[in-house]
Amino acid sequence: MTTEAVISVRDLWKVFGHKAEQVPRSAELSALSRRELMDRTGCTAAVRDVSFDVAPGEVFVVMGLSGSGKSTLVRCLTRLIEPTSGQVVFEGEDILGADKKRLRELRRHKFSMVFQNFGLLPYRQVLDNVSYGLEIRGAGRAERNRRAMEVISLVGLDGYERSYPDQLSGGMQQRVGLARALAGDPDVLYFDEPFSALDPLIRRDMQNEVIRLHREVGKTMVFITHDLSEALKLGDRILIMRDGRQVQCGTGAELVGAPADDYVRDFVSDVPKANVLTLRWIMRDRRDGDTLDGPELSPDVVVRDAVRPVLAAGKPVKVVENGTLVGVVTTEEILGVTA
Ligand SMILES: Nc1ncnc2c1ncn2[C@@H]1O[C@H](COP(=O)(O)OP(=O)(O)OP(=O)(O)O)[C@@H](O)[C@H]1O
Repeated sequence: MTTEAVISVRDLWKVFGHKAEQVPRSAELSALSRRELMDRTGCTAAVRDVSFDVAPGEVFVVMGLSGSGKSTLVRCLTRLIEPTSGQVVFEGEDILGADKKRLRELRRHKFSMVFQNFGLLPYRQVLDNVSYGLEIRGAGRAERNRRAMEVISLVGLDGYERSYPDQLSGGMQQRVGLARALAGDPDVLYFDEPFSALDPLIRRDMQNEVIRLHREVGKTMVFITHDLSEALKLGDRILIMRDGRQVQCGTGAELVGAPADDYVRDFVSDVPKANVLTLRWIMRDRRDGDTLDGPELSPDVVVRDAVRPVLAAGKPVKVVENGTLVGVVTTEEILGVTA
């Protein structure tokens, strides 16, 4: 996976404090809990030995409670924060070795960030906020206005290009933030809790907006949230962090179906399983006596969508992948998840 990953993170540490560099190097110090490390050295280990890959076009969510290290981790990926040790390989290039000039190029052309507080310039109209990055790159006015209008339209803000940020609602301001991030056609979009400050209904709209945009533009996205339902809704895969460490990285179904430990189990305990698990997770082996002349479904069908066909069949439903029978599902397995 490493060669084709867009982002490949290995053994990444970020320690704040005077003796920061010593911590990852010392087996003794790196094994301490955050609290113990703070007491012994005065250092905070915000990110501890994290490794993962992000695939092209993936929506990769980093989730954890406040203080778990999400923001620090994602800021290390663009070097807004300097990692203490480890590797961050972006499209095959170790960006921890990039000099200032290269870093500036990467930030202008390859990544964009969307922040919780929108980060808009208050004295610039929407059009000029969106085209700001293009202006810095040196694009001419006609070219940057053309591109800005294109992305303003993409995020549903047609007609607002001459408005100022304070004339717009929070949701609309965040759409401007999204348009600005898309304007430079980056390879990766980083979202740092972009919707946390929005009302629940607007927040839901914006989540749907991200899903729609992802479908339309297919960009790789790294999305931070502390909200599990947001993570499950948006993420192809989710990395769960706790006290700076990664606890589990997997699809929503993997987190719910096979939690790595009690912490994750507890975290996902309220998730409606039928909405997340697929038939792969609940199917059983075929048994002698199963009548297999009924309908068939793919193992990737979500249980919720299989309830009707399975109950209607009144006999075992075949679960078939690439022409091969991989299991069967009956009312019993369905009820085991939905009841
Ligand atoms: N500049 C800093 N100096 C010292 N400690 C820091 C610094 N930035 C973050 N920390 C500490 O690192 C830990 C992780 O913080 P971080 O902001 O990454 O967590 P988070 O999961 O993003 O939390 P939140 O959702 O509240 O932003 C926290 O204990 C925090 O206090």
